[in-house]
Amino acid sequence: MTIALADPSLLREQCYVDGQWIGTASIDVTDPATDERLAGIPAIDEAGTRAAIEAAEAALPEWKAKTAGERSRILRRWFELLIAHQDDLAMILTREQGKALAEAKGEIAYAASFIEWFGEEAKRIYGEIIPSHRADSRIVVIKQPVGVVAAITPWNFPAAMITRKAAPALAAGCTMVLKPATQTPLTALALAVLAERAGVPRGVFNVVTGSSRVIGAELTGNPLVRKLSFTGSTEVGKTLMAQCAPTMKKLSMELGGNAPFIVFADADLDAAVEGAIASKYRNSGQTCVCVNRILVQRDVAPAFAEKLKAAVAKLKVGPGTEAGVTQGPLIDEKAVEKVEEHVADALAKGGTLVSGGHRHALGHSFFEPTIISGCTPEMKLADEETFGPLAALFLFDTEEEAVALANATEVGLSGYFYTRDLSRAWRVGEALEVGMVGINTGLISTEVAPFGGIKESGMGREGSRHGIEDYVEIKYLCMAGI
Ligand SMILES: NC(=O)c1ccc[n+]([C@@H]2O[C@H](COP(=O)([O-])OP(=O)(O)OC[C@H]3O[C@@H](n4cnc5c(N)ncnc54)[C@H](O)[C@@H]3O)[C@@H](O)[C@H]2O)c1
Ligand SMILES: O=C[C@H](O)CS(=O)(=O)O
Repeated sequence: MTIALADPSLLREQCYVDGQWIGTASIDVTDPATDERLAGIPAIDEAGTRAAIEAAEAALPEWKAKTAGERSRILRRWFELLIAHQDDLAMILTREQGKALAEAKGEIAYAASFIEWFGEEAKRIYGEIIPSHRADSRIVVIKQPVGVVAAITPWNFPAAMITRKAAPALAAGCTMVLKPATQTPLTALALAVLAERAGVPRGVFNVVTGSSRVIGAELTGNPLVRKLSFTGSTEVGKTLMAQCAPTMKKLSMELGGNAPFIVFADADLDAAVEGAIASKYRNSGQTCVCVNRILVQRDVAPAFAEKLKAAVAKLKVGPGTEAGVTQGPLIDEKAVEKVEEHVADALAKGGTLVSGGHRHALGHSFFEPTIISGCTPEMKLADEETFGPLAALFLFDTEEEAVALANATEVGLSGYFYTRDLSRAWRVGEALEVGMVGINTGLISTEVAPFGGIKESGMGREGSRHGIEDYVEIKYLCMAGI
């Protein structure tokens, strides 16, 4: 094992199924900053995935029969264990995903917050009594757990994307089979270690690793699975949605984004630059809600670009474990090639390189924090999620033009804008075709608010009091003859 931990038992190289650690490592997990092999994970097959689903099904009756208080107390213990092991979990996360250690520690706290939140929400899954349509009847509405939930999660937030699903699912009385991203399974397995220690019963939370297609086919095709909760690209989301149709599974889809960031002439430019940096370069730009297009009103564009360039120059690129580093490596070579493709395309179509633009001298999958001005809707970066440290500057003249530019995309996850005009804040906030809007801020993610998108950014909400609704079914009881 090549990751130094205070509690080495958190580093697992096996799947967690029905309370047992199973399988033999056959797939390498590597550090994107060094390409060093960190550990190995099993490649579970169709039969192994089916066994995990059947274990979740077998565990369901006892788990959903627990009181809300009993489930709440187990989730609280899981939360407390994540906090107690925050440093080790962050180290595992940084080594397998690459993000700066400070960001990883923040992600562990963010991941833990969903467990704390839904441990509390477990006790507030209320039904209702509706005034009846008949004198001799009574109408009661109750909410019951959906059942066995399959979860498939991405590599960019290896802890939070998991607990944002597992916490509401378990709180509602569901059981889960999780397939984490192949690039970042070690964090998921460490979360399973702590779930076991918290008293989550065998079969309630299962983690399987291996071929996405093999595991995905079983998770989406097996009728015992009543819901799929997916976070990842829109492309894969569409595939999985189609695979779930034959068994009519309930779906939660947290998909791709292409966030606009609008800077109006009346904005506080220093605050706007701070917000742009926080949103654009978090996790080296590998975040679903990060800025993808920066739209600046013409009068303030030169000043904004200069301020942004100065702020970008202060970013420090390096291995996430190195003190002071703010920009870790991208996840892999394919991610670097995507950024290179967007840079080359933008420059070929008239863009101007303001900062960066090249692979970093550190090699591996490091890339220079980049700014390109003079961007236009004809460029690939206008239509596609770059998912890297590339800030694309566009010009606009009127509010109407800015909103039209912002909404010219099939996705609609998040959007941001800076203005001091209260009326404009309402107009633009209501006009943006997204699920989440940051007004005078570049950071919007919190467990207390509903996270999710519209259009091709998916369906459902995670976090907030809304997040648990995706894991319950509503049942109407009509009691007659009274
Ligand atoms: N909306 C959100 O909350 C949110 C959060 C994080 C990331 N994302 C999006 O995720 C993408 C980046 O993550 P990614 O590269 O891991 O996405 P991805 O879609 O390539 O993979 C996501 C997960 O799906 C699995 N997968 C891939 N193909 C599959 C298949 N055919 N069958 C079953 N599983 C399959 C992967 O192994 C991984 O676990 C970006 O588009 C980003 O915007 C969205
Ligand atoms: O990548 C998108 C995740 O949802 C990250 S966060 O929730 O914005 O931290």
